[in-house]
Amino acid sequence: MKRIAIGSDHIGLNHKRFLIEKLTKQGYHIMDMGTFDQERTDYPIYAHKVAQAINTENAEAGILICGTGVGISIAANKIAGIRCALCADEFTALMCREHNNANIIAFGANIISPEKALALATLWLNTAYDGGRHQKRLDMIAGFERVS
Ligand SMILES: O=C(CO)[C@H](O)[C@H](O)[C@H](O)COP(=O)(O)O
Repeated sequence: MKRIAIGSDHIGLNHKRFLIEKLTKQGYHIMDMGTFDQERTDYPIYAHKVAQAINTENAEAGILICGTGVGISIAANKIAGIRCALCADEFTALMCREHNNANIIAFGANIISPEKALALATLWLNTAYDGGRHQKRLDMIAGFERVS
């Protein structure tokens, strides 16, 4: 069973609840890192919590949602070891796993429906990293984590 950490801000809350319900029914173990109510909050908090769950190996994959998906993916990508891909279409969801080995997928709740987010997350979770020539590029990106 795959363990997934999921987090959102107040704008992404309904999408998060929908994804938790549906992915749990698909057999995934979901770790809900918040937010838990509609009160206005700050998306970097949840990017950090989900990234930590991955970096400590408590989770094998992560899902993040804010209004556009932009802020929360920017925040996640500041954290060493994280490759977060903001997706709104199937091709990107596929390729961000095959070529980029994204360990977090991000969505914009104001951009795509909960159903679309579920379809993209399911595709992404069921796609494998290709490795090969792509690993050199991921190693180059990881090298940037030591650059100021
Ligand atoms: O999209 C977002 C960041 O990229 C956030 O979800 C919010 O929508 C955005 O920051 C606006 O936040 P507000 O305090 O609810 O106006």
